Amino acid sequence: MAAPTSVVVLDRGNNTTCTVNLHGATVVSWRVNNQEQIFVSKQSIFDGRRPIRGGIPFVFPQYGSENPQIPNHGFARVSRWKVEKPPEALIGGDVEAVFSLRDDEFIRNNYWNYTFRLTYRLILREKELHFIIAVFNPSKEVTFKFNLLLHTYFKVPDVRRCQITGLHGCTFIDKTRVGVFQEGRESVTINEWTDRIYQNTSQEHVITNVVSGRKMRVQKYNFPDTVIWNPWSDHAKDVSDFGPTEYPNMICVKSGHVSNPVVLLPGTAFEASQILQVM
Ligand SMILES: O=P(O)(O)OC[C@H]1O[C@@H](O)[C@H](O)[C@@H](O)[C@@H]1O
Repeated sequence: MAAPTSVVVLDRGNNTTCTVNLHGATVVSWRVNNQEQIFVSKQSIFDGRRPIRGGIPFVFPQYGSENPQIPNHGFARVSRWKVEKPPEALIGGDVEAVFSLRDDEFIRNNYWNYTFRLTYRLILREKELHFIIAVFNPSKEVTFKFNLLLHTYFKVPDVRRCQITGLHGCTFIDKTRVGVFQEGRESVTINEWTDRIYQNTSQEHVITNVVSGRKMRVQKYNFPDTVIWNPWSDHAKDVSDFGPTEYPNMICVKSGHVSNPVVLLPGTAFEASQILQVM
């Protein structure tokens, strides 16, 4: 029997909270003045085994399924993380919590035979959520490679009304058509099944018409790629734990390091971060 899932809540007051499920250290809720910003499918199954459908799954060490020994989108989103530092108020009222994942015998024997340390620091501010990630390779001899991505599902009233900036001129790998193309639009809208890895994107994206008609700013550091995904009606049925009519209410805009792997030499660390801000 898999361990039941449990959550950690960062509470900044004023109905501003962030809830993290230790299964995958998945952010499953981010409320700003009681307004939920994150989509989680009504059909998501919280059994401590399957990935959570929605929220912000932590994709590591692979994006997709290139290595069949590792689960699709990696094992981090289906591993139980540790609370390294429980939620604590910082000077000024922001709240910080730190989560961690290390290799263990199960991970080394079944998925990935490397020694690693992952830390995931979250800071909840008035209208912002900060994500600070570090991957450390403690080995003295062995180099490893990985992909990392924050698979963010934003909650939106109608995905067709959202526009995404910061992609103009970027090349993208289109998984729906197979090929590499270049984005000609100043702002991108979605009106069909979309599954694209945009490369070398701007450090900042703005998504319009998220909840309450507001804008969401995404700032990212050391995440060269941005993946845009919505399965639409035609592919919703191929996605496990996802309702057939839920696709208009979510948009995935994901910061990641996926089109090229990170190569981490012994004794070194990789750091990346993301800031989400309700504008
Ligand atoms: O069902 P999963 O493993 O969570 O994956 C969902 C989707 O994740 C996206 O990142 C991929 O681009 C899609 O191709 C995939 O369908």
